[in-house]
Amino acid sequence: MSTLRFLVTQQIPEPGPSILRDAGDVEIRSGMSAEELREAVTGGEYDVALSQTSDAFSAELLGEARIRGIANYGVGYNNIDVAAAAQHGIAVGNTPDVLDDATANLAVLLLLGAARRAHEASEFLRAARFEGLRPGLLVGQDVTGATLGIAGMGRIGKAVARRALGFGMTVQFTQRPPHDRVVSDEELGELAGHVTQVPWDELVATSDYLSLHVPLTEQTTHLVDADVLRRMKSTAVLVNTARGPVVDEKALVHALREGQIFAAGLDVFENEPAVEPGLLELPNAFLLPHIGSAEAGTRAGMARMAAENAVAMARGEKPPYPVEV
Ligand SMILES: NC(=O)C1=CN([C@@H]2O[C@H](COP(=O)(O)OP(=O)(O)OC[C@H]3O[C@@H](n4cnc5c(N)ncnc54)[C@H](O)[C@@H]3O)[C@@H](O)[C@H]2O)C=CC1
Ligand SMILES: O=CC(=O)O
Repeated sequence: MSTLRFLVTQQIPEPGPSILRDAGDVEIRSGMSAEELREAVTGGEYDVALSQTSDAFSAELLGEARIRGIANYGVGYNNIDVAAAAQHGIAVGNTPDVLDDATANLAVLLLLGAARRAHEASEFLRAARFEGLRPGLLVGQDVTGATLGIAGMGRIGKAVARRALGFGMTVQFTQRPPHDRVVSDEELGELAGHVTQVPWDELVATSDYLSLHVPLTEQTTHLVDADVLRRMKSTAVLVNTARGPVVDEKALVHALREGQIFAAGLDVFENEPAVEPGLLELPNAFLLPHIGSAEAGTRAGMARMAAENAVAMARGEKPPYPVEV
């Protein structure tokens, strides 16, 4: 049997590299341009690409690609045209479940931080402006007793809901905005009876906090646009750990600047790594550089899953964590 060959598009933590090296030859080529990625996957040198969620695999590229599989290091796979991959016999795998807690924890961090103005307070202190406790200093908003709206009650959405209930929040959700379908108690599991499903319009208008956990698809692109932002409470906080294009970033800048909503906590951006310049100037935008799953144990788990996917696909087997079309 010929040696299996793996292309890895960014250095990943152990046990990923060891699993791949035990199975074949590994080339780690961090920082490739789109053109270099194209050359690499069309050149016939590799069996499988272990990719990042920032590596774009368009239908055009997949039509030319000479690889058996793509093992995405992440759960979101909007960077891959999965229908085209299936059409060309290229398997796709991802890393679900293992990153739910880390990402949900980050969503809560953004929610609390934006509500309590943690980033502003930290900058204030570092700028040596702290002159003692003042009743009116950096007053924020409470979460206890407030209503959290969750868009996308999947794995991470549910993990956020469990945490929010612990903070004494009322939790409501919309499953497939804007096309609602009723979610059964069985699907909700331990959350059944503790969370309420509402239509998208109601979620937008009545939530004090709106947290996004939908995948990026055609239907969810600009799900939160100027119209939605206008219909949110002026005291509302928007949290996005899903994907940047789910929010119209220009409209968000306008809404934050005009006080249409109170604040936003964002881990993802429309044109990463670029950030809409207006956002950087706004004190009511709490911004993080896409670190939802950036926790050591989580990243090691993702590395193991992605590597196991890659090895199986290189051998022509079904990956253990497949993306089903
Ligand atoms: N900031 C970060 O570092 C991270 C971001 N993510 C993002 O979070 C997203 C959610 O992850 P999971 O909870 O694991 O996904 P999931 O598939 O378990 O949940 C997504 C939910 O959104 C619902 N949904 C809403 N609108 C939909 C539509 N138009 N089409 C299809 N489904 C729709 C689905 O029914 C599902 O319940 C990922 O796709 C990814 O983009 C995930 C991990 C880390
Ligand atoms: O954005 C990260 C992911 O796992 O998806």
